[in-house]
Amino acid sequence: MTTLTNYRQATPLRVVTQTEAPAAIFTTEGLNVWYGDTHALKNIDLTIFENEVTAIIGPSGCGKSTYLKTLNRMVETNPAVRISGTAQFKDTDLLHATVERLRSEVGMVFQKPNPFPKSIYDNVAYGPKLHGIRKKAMLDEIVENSLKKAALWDEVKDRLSASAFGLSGGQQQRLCIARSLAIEPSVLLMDEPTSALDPVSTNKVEELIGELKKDVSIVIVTHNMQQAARISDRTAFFLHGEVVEYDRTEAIFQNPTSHLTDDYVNGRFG
Ligand SMILES: Nc1ncnc2c1ncn2[C@@H]1O[C@H](COP(=O)(O)OP(=O)(O)OP(=O)(O)O)[C@@H](O)[C@H]1O
Repeated sequence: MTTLTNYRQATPLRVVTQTEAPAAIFTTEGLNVWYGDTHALKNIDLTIFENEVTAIIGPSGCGKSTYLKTLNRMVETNPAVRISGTAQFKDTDLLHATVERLRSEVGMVFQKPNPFPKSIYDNVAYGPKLHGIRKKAMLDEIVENSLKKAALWDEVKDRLSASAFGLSGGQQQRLCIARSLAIEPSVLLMDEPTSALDPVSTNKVEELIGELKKDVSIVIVTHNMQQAARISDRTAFFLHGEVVEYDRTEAIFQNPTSHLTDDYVNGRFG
């Protein structure tokens, strides 16, 4: 039987060469995360590149969300969590940076849309206000631009003061994306952002991701293989807390090095 361990001994990870690689936005080296006795991430060496969409795929429990939550330091809000190794965000030591600075550059969108119990306008203005922007004209402009970038403006421009809870699930998710964009992040971390949405809303969010990557680097966790293949530039396949393979998305889906990747992307397990 081929296990992850003996596969890795036999086959080195494909390495992204310097010439083809754009600038790094996140670099993790020997990153380990434990929840108490559960070793959730094992020696993760991964470089995430700027202005690309990076998909994280793998079966349930393999550590995808933990990886994402480590990148924005949410994971350590759990007192049982222990972390070792290094993580860089641009040229900053991510694990020791101030959380406020990090969060002002790294937005997060969750699986279930989670608008605040406020108006559509106030949801988007929330972050900029927190960062000290008070002038109404400036906030108006940020709200409009963010909603336009999130492809929601036309649907809500006439009801900005209405409750965000009156929007459909797909609209609420685009509102949450607009809320993240309002702080002009350089990265958007998305944890299964379309898993609660219908196909039409999913399509809108996917198109949006393609548009956004001009300005923002995106890391997306997804269980949907077609989605990863459609929207990402690179894909990392996680299994049992390890990275089995990381490469350009076409290679992962059409010519994977590991038969474990091949089996997973072709639905033979997971
Ligand atoms: N708060 C927690 N306390 C204890 N163990 C946790 C906690 N969160 C995650 N784990 C464990 O860490 C491992 C990785 O979980 P994680 O949620 O990162 O996986 P995942 O790949 O995102 O899964 P899914 O696809 O089901 O969301 C699993 O074994 C999980 O049970």
